[in-house]
Amino acid sequence: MTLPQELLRLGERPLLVLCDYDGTLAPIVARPEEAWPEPGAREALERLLAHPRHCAAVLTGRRATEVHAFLNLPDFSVIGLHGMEWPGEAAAPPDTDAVRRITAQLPDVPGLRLEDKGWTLAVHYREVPELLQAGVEARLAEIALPVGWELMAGKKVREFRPGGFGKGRAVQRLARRFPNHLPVFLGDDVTDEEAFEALRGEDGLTIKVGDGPTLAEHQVEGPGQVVALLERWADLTPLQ
Ligand SMILES: O=P(O)(O)OC[C@H]1O[C@H](O[C@H]2O[C@H](CO)[C@@H](O)[C@H](O)[C@H]2O)[C@H](O)[C@@H](O)[C@@H]1O
Repeated sequence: MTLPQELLRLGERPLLVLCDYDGTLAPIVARPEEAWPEPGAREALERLLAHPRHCAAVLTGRRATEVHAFLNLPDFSVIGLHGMEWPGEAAAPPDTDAVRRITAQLPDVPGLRLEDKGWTLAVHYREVPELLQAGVEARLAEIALPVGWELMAGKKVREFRPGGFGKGRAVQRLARRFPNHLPVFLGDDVTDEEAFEALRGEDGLTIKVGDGPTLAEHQVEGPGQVVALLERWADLTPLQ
């Protein structure tokens, strides 16, 4: 896939570059703790961070501390837990009772991995035998949710989280905080579709990473092409 030319020529307004982490800045790997950034991603983000006009942030389903550990850019803004966790803001206390009630209903299947993030619970089934995966998806969909909670689908993962958050709301909040910037969101997964939809209403630019159906206007191949775009944008001097 060649890079869409119009994405290389953004030059009018300063950019607000918002990136998802897994699948966008880092290739998808079997073990979440081994999701190191794509070569060049850290350096490109560092250049955007130092840029006099552009702004950038990572918007992830992970805890922000995990992404910081991968990127080692302490001053970079990371919004974690699908928009529940904001830099400099105390998150509401986690509902540990809800997480406990969901955990108690999980099926006992070999290879199922729990990622308890405190505020949300991700259940990974990438390492469950292939033949059992559809059954696991169905069992997870049957779990009785605590009031106000929702189930989100992702790449070989189902995540239980409180409602009222999400990347759509998060990109909207950021776009409105930087009204003179062109908001750009890059993401690869189902949860990123909320952000693509929200940015349509904010006159933003949306880029899906990888193939598959999407609400995004543009598509790129994978994290390697994301790095190429970030490098290019870090070189731009906006006209406005
Ligand atoms: O919003 P993101 O930054 O993309 O985070 C979404 C989830 O990413 C992680 O899981 C995914 O990536 C793993 C590593 O490549 C992969 O093993 C897993 O199958 C994927 O679903 C992370 O573990 C989750 O907590 C995030 O919500």
